[in-house]
Amino acid sequence: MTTLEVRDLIKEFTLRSGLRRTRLRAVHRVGFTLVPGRTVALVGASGSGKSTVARMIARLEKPTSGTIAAVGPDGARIEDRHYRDHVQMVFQDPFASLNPFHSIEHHLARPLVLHGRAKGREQVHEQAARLLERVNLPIDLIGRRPHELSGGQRQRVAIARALAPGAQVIVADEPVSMLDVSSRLGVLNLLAGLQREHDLAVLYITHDLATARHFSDSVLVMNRGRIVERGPADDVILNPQHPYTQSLAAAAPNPELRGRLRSAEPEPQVTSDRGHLTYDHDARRWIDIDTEADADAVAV
Ligand SMILES: Nc1ncnc2c1ncn2[C@@H]1O[C@H](COP(=O)(O)OP(=O)(O)OP(=O)(O)O)[C@@H](O)[C@H]1O
Repeated sequence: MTTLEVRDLIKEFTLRSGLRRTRLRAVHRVGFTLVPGRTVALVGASGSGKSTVARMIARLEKPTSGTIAAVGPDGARIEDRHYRDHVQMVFQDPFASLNPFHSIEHHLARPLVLHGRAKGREQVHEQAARLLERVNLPIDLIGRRPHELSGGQRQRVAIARALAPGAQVIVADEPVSMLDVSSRLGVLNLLAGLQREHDLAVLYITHDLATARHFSDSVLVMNRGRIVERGPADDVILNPQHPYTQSLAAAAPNPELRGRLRSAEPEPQVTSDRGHLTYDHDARRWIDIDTEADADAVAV
């Protein structure tokens, strides 16, 4: 299984205003490791540098200095040309990340072929169908185009596409912030289920402390480009030590979380801000209290 090692990452942007040039340090000496079977949440307010870290991991931006390395089980660094076989992204906007002119099958076939996971029409079709199954989408969506799908369904296709190369490290940058409230928990539960099933290493980037706590093992808190606090999710979010984390928690829109912060006593189950859902910590899933159905079934 693959591990992702991020060391001493710095990113500076040059800002030009007329003849003046200034340097903005968006990321300052950030380091962490993603390991199989664990989800790390990267939280922080808008502008703290989270997406810049994600974009560097996705190789869409070059670090000013520092390293990002995918490391195989033998401890050897994975070669650059194979990096994307191992590390994949799920972006915030499922509308922008899928091409409106291509079918769902095309979106899945491309990475399958490019990364050598399937050959020939039949095998590609079969694997694409299997990917749809893995993200709980009906197979008959395979010939549809993105505009025929809901936002939640599109994000599931984006997750299937990230899994297509056989990636073991998934970076999800605000994967549900653009979705209807009703689809969010379903998509987060799907990611959590896939993470467990395939022992994935996941970086979950969000400004939402409640879901960071529920869907992650540990949390990194970022402010002005720096990691200011890190630790197990419950410790960091229920008992924040750094004033910045305390201010983020105090501003959390979820009254349950704010109440919990005051009492700082974790309970095995908590009611989410949607009222009728509850989080089962042992199963690591949201459940509808009235029907006891998995939130995946009620919130797709
Ligand atoms: N290409 C760029 N050129 C110049 N400045 C940039 C660029 N990309 C990001 N920045 C700046 O870097 C800082 C960090 O931005 P970043 O998007 O990483 O923050 P963020 O925490 O992801 O915020 P959000 O949650 O709003 O996406 C911000 O001040 C932003 O304006």
